[in-house]
Amino acid sequence: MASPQNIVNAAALQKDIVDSFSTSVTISSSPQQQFSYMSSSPTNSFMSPTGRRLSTSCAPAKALKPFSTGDVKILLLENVNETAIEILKGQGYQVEFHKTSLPEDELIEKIRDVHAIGIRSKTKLTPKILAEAKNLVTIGCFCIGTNQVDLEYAAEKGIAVFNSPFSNSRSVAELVIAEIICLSRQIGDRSIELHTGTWNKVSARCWEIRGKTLGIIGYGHIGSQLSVLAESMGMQVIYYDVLMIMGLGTAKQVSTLNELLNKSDFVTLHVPEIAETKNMISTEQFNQMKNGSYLINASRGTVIDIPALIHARKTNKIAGAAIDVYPNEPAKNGADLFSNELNTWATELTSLSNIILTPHIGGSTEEAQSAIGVEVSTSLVKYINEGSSVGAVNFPEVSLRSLTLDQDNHVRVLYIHKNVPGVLRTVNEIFAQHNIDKQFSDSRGEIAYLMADISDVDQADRKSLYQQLLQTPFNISTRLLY
Ligand SMILES: NC(=O)C1=CN([C@@H]2O[C@H](COP(=O)(O)OP(=O)(O)OC[C@H]3O[C@@H](n4cnc5c(N)ncnc54)[C@H](O)[C@@H]3O)[C@@H](O)[C@H]2O)C=CC1
Ligand SMILES: O=C(O)CCC(=O)C(=O)O
Repeated sequence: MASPQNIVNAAALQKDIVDSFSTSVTISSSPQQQFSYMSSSPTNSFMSPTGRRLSTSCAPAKALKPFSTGDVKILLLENVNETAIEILKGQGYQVEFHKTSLPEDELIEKIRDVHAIGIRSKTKLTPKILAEAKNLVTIGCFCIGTNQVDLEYAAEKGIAVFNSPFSNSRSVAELVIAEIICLSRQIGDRSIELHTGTWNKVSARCWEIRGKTLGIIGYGHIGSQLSVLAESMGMQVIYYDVLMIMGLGTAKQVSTLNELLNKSDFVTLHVPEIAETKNMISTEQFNQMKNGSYLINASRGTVIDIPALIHARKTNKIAGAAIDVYPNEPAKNGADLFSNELNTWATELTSLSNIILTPHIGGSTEEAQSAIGVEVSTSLVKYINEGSSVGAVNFPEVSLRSLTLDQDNHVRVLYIHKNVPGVLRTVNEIFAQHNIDKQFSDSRGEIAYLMADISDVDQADRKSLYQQLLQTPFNISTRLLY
């Protein structure tokens, strides 16, 4: 329990430790501060990724405030939803918000100073930029895709990256359903014509979608959600995935991409941007598609070869396409930004008929953005305040049940280290003079993360523990919470 004495002592310890604290997050001078969204409540028990029950205690959970929350700086870019701003400001953090992504030089300037950054799909966090982020503890991708962050480099620097794995999946699936109908009825073209005064009532080459075959490439969160919606509208669904996945409803997995392309009236892509998916649909694949079929891409811009798509449409191999994502996308909203300067083929693409182009809005609904804001900011707060890395995409997932208010003189150690032999022996020797209340460690590739709650630790011990851990040759980043 925080007493005035604790607070004074904490402030004294903070003064000693702050200079050498590798992450520059200062030790708390406000341990009594309450926090709302992320705190494990007394009744809150949850399972770890490995299925272990993490909390069974009925005692009130202790809010670990390792630092003065007012010192924590968060940079939010790309118009991240206001739910996130509320949660992060509710912690007392300093939040700087920008509606757009930032040019590289400005981003480098700002990232030097912050402990967490929140981005969407446009901000590229490259090694060059992350190398400057001396204080950065965590990154929040307020979206599904994490290809814009160098995940491995971030892990090597001890920076945990979180995303929102499915909060916008439904929104993307609904957009694709809309596009299937719009393409098969040429609605985009009819609308453009009427906007410019032309009445063009036609039925030639306009079709119902009932009974047509939808081929889904990538049957993950979005692909499988789409499958259910498409079947309910009378479509037959086949899918291709590198994994064997059980089909929902009567959807059937096919064993090759070519089989899917040969059989589908509509082909839609829902794969991540990885080396294997670059130009996954190019000239050879267009040749495999049925004459007069349609292509939809709401995954990532690099997944289809756009010049090959332009050729396929010009030659009427395909009857139309809907594209939501592009190899290069403007950093902000505005006129004349989708130009040949950005993508050399822009004018050619925009001049074609029955091509629906949308500005990366697959996940852009109020519902999705609000849910993503809550989910990702809560992950950031749990990581900053409690050390829990559950849900991290580049990092071992580690969590411990909460310390409780009656557990005085405890410290929570968060030790991110190189995954090499001898670490546990060294660390447990450092802990040896104290009681290890609980401990959990996991690794992922070359990075490992150890969380331990240690009891019987006074102020001087905390400082000594901290310094000894910092001096180990395996240390990547160490934080103490109490
Ligand atoms: N347009 C937009 O606004 C949005 C776009 N996205 C994009 O959609 C992508 C997919 O999202 P989710 O369905 O949530 O991902 P997911 O990870 O749940 O599913 C991806 C599926 O693709 C499969 N896959 C991977 N490589 C493959 C390959 N070479 N061939 C065939 N299948 C392969 C995986 O096994 C997995 O089943 C995201 O990575 C993101 O880039 C996501 C949300 C919004
Ligand atoms: O809405 C966004 O900013 C990005 C959506 C997206 O592509 C994703 O979630 O991966």
